[in-house]
Amino acid sequence: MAVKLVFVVACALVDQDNRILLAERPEGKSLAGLWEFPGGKLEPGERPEETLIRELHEELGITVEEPCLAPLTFASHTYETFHLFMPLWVCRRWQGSVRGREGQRLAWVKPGRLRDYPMPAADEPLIPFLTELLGEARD
Ligand SMILES: Nc1nc2c([nH]c(=O)n2[C@H]2C[C@H](O)[C@@H](COP(=O)(O)OP(=O)(O)OP(=O)(O)O)O2)c(=O)[nH]1
Repeated sequence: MAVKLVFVVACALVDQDNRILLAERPEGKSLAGLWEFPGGKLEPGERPEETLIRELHEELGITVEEPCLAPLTFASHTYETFHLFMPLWVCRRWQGSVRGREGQRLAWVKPGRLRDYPMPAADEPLIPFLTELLGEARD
């Protein structure tokens, strides 16, 4: 049977204390209650980086310049109803202060604490890339 491929872009925002931003998926959405990297699906005609910049603004109220997005790795994961392909960028510099504009809970998490937050299955293989980049600090 043909597989439905879903392309989602995501970003690990990293603050000056080397903490990573996670956002909780709200009630009513798929995978509700799990903690994810901000991002989302492409709209027609968008380049992936444009999508990410738009989503970061819509979800978190921040402005990111494209040169501040550094590619890190990707997730490629088969869910029950689709296959997710999700490149992950890292961003350490943005304008504005981060706030959950869609009512989502946010958490700034030390790399060594990422496993304390239940994440979608696709995200788990991404964690070692972040600890490799940022270290294993837990507090
Ligand atoms: N933004 C984001 N999405 C993720 C991550 N991990 C993961 O499996 N996903 C999945 C959840 C969704 O199926 C899809 C992102 O969709 P979305 O955030 O744009 O839209 P949505 O939840 O309203 O979509 P849907 O699942 O209800 O169709 O990717 C992640 O770390 N960040």
